[in-house]
Amino acid sequence: MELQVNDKPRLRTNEKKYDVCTFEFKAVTCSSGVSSSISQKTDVINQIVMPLVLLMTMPNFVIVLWYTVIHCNGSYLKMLSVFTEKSVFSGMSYIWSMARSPSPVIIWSLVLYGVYALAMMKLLPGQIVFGPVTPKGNVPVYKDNGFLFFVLTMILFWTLTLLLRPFGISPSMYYDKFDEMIVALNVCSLLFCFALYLKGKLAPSTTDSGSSGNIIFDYYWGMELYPRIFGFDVKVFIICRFGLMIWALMVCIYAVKSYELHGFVDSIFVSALLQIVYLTRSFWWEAGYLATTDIIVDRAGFYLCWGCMVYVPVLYTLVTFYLVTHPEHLGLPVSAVLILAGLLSLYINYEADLQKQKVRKTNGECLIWGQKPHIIRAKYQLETGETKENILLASGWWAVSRHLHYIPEVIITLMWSFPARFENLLPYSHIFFLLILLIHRSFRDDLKCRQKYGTYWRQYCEKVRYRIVPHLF
Ligand SMILES: NC(=O)C1=CN([C@@H]2O[C@H](COP(=O)(O)OP(=O)(O)OC[C@H]3O[C@@H](n4cnc5c(N)ncnc54)[C@H](OP(=O)(O)O)[C@@H]3O)[C@@H](O)[C@H]2O)C=CC1
Ligand SMILES: CC(C)CCC[C@@H](C)[C@H]1CC[C@H]2C3=CC=C4C[C@@H](O)CC[C@]4(C)[C@H]3CC[C@]12C
Repeated sequence: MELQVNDKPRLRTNEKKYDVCTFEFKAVTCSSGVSSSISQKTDVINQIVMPLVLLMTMPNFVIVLWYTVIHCNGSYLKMLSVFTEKSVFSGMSYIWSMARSPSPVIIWSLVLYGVYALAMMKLLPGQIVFGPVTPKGNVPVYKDNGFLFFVLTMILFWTLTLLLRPFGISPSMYYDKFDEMIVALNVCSLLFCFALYLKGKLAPSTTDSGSSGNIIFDYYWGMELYPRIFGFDVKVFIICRFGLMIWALMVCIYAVKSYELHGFVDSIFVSALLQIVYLTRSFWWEAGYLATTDIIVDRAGFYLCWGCMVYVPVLYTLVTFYLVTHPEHLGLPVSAVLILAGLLSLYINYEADLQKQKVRKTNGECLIWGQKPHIIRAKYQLETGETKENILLASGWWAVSRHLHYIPEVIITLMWSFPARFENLLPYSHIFFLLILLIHRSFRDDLKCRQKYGTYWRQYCEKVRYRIVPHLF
């Protein structure tokens, strides 16, 4: 998707400091007072300690995951012995020494993939869609061609795989060289985040940018909400065209590798199938994704960019990577239950996303589960002082809990992880981190909405009392 914004920066970003807790919107009817009640201590933890911890640990964590699968047979206990026998520091340098530097084939593959994905963003046809108005009053414009890109890339992948097979060339080499890929992606993404930091400081693309006044947080969180480089929207490229597409391709690559080693195995088939269906839905819904937290709140920094260039390709594909060396025979009944439960969860998650979209698109003039929906017309203010209105839906899934759709998200992830059975904890790493991410996200989103909509949000919370799990949380 291509982004254009209807404004040009009036200020150099380093002249403008923003408060990282306010999300830059104002409620019209009341001020929640939340940001003022957040103690300085919490600010230091959120803006310095946590970013530093994540910056230092996460790039190491992904190589530890690779090492655990390849050298410890998927056992965290065995991997931990490296650290108990040596110190943490020498254990870590030992693990890094086991990973190879990227070979030319890996570097060229990544470069060519990047060029291809960028070219397709411009060349593939797509409808023009508008993103939500930003706190500075800009309206992002996108070209909705993500689904076409996904289908085209999948067709190209399988065609090349079949055509090159007689010549002994197989995509499974990317499984064998995954350590090289992790090293290359880590280095590229850390440098890229630095380039984004400099760009945000020196040449921001839009007025939705600025510094928090803290260099660590600026690198971690990013400076710009909608950076563009040579006309390309960085966030859409990194999240959707890189992170999600590499996730899909890696899952297919692992399935090919497993087929070469063991022939057809139902466990990897079930896991891969559910992930590919999930990703097909994600690309289909790409225009809807543009109204979510990642796009409207989160800036382009380490969190999103390293996250989608490294964390997603490694952690989100981990269970399939593990299944290559741990084939399991599930049998038809278990496979069918996992697939059906996964598809049902995906449908509920999708329906919840659609309900929210539909009610806003029709200005409340629609039916939700066959009935006229309960809606709250919530007013809020842009930084420019202009007053706007959004509909908060309090019917359908949005009446059950405020983030009910996170439950099916977790269930489908469980359904594609269960094929690994229970010999090791490692295949459940993704679900563990997803739970933390979603719980943290539910608090973050509630805070954002409370600050944006004030009493209107409180009205919604009174009607829909539970955050995620009805009667529990
Ligand atoms: N696999 C993964 O790693 C993850 C997947 N996801 C998935 O991505 C999708 C998007 O999730 P996410 O961005 O977290 O959140 P939501 O789709 O819940 O979007 C949050 C925004 O929706 C608006 N909103 C909130 N409540 C209502 C309501 N009652 N009626 C109307 N609008 C409302 C608010 O934005 P506004 O300012 O417009 O009012 C809020 O900020 C989900 O399907 C989720 O499961 C999410 C996180 C991680
Ligand atoms: C630095 C890390 C500790 C954390 C990085 C987190 C990000 C990589 C992820 C945060 C939110 C994630 C996503 C949100 C919603 C999505 C829609 C869904 O349809 C597909 C997946 C995804 C794009 C997902 C991808 C990873 C995150 C951006």
